[in-house]
Amino acid sequence: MLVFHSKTELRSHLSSLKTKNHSIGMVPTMGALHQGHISLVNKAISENSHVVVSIFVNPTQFDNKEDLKKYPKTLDKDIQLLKAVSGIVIVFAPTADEMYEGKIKSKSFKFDGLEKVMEGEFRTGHFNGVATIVELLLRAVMPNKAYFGEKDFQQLQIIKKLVEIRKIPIEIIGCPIVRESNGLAMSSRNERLSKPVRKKAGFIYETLKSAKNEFGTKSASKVIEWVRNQFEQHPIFELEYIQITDVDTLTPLLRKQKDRKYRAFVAVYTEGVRLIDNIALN
Ligand SMILES: Nc1ncnc2c1ncn2[C@@H]1O[C@H](COP(=O)(O)OP(=O)(O)OP(=O)(O)O)[C@@H](O)[C@H]1O
Ligand SMILES: CC(C)(CO)[C@@H](O)C(=O)[O-]
Ligand code: BAL
Repeated sequence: MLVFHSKTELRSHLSSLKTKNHSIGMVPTMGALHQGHISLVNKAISENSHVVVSIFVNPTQFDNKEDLKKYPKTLDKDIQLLKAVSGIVIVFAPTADEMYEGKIKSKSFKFDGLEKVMEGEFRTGHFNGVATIVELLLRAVMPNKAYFGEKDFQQLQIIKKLVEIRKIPIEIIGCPIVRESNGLAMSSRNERLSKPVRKKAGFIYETLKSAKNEFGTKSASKVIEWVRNQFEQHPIFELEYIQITDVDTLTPLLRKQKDRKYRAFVAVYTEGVRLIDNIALN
């Protein structure tokens, strides 16, 4: 499997593929790969002849230095996992200097308010960092399609907006959330949980599923109250936010409308680890 650390070398390899009319899929990641990432890679393989998986822990999207320091880095293991996938996978694992060319700093973006709520509100500067690196990664590879998980649903909506406002001709594909057997959304940060808490963390998805049931008959504010109450009864899981929003605008739902789609989002702290999850409500 080819592993590139340099943009120039990667670009030159890809340009020879592109002249032969091969289609390129891209899966941007921060590494510590798990089956959630592999589901994106498999989807990309099913739709393209070659797939570039980028592995880069982007410093500018972390507002919490401790979180960045503790972020798992397992490049050799990641490469082994990707070797087991059937399809042509190319790894791009640059350094921060290679990506940012010296100035490790985010640009400032506006995404019609999508960037202000939930993750944007609780992780200052996070989406400026994400948008900055995603634009650099997409422009380095210029794939036909790029694949992102719905676990980071707000990020997915922002990246769709990013390619629209920056006029980057790449199709952005959203992929469903892959879960552990107890329902916990797979995440690289799950590795930092103790075994017993990881087992109990199925509670987060169970609560979201019940919230979906409650949503059939209750108003958004009643469902939010109900979810808060569930978390109060399970104090090892500290709820940072619960929000019910329209899926397109990510604005809080005030009154249900028949033709609109809604989703519930949570961020939860447990054992000092921050987890996010979401569910379609209708
Ligand atoms: N459980 C999952 N199901 C589907 N997609 C996922 C899942 N976990 C991660 N992804 C997607 O994989 C891509 C890379 O994510 P990333 O490398 O940040 O992994 P992660 O597991 O989300 O890590 P963390 O949330 O701990 O930062 C993103 O598009 C993300 O949405
Ligand atoms: C999209 C991304 C790779 C940008 O660093 C990251 O936010 C992620 O892994 O979701
Ligand atoms: N998967 C989202 C990346 C982050 O938490 O920074």
